[in-house]
Amino acid sequence: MKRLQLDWVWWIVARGNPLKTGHGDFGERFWSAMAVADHPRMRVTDIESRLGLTYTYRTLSAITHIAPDADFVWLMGADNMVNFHMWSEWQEIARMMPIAIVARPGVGPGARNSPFARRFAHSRIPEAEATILPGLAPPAWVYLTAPLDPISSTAIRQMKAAS
Ligand SMILES: Nc1ncnc2c1ncn2[C@@H]1O[C@H](COP(=O)(O)OP(=O)(O)OP(=O)(O)O)[C@@H](O)[C@H]1O
Ligand SMILES: O=C(O)c1ccc[n+]([C@@H]2O[C@H](COP(=O)([O-])O)[C@@H](O)[C@H]2O)c1
Repeated sequence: MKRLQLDWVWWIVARGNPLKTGHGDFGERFWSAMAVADHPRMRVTDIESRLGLTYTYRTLSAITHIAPDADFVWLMGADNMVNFHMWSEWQEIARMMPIAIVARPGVGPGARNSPFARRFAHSRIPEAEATILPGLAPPAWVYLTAPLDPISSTAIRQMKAAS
């Protein structure tokens, strides 16, 4: 929110990642996200569950239809940059709204050489200019380095199961 000077952050709780199995209970994940996103300018949304959506392209199409004047940015961790080209209509997503990618442990050269990074190399902006990203016409993206956080959803679920 600070690095991109965003007014709001919406957390879209995934109905189920199309590339993964074993998503766990949606309601449990939703309330867990609510507990973490405890901030006056963060909203946790169950839009995928309510509209029966799974593919991000469809979800973002619905959201931009609901709020056509908003300058949306898609936020995701760098692990998703590596396999972004396996997502449904990934190039259309990149052409729908700017993308900000947050560094994640264990994701290095694979991300820089990913089909997404190569296909949209000309649309990348320097990290120092991140605040202009929301106002740019897509495709546009930035890679944000940040203190690396080793936690993952899988690790959290394992900790909960063990306690
Ligand atoms: N530690 C982290 N650092 C940066 N981004 C993260 C981190 N954990 C999750 N994300 C990002 O948050 C989004 C939602 O991730 P999700 O809730 O599926 O957790 P996950 O840790 O990626 O899952 P898994 O345990 O299956 O790897 C994704 O875009 C992911 O890249
Ligand atoms: O649309 C797709 O094809 C697609 C493929 C893989 C992942 N996604 C979405 O990307 C988001 C992050 O995925 P994950 O596994 O890191 O939770 C989540 O909203 C997923 O539904 C979307």
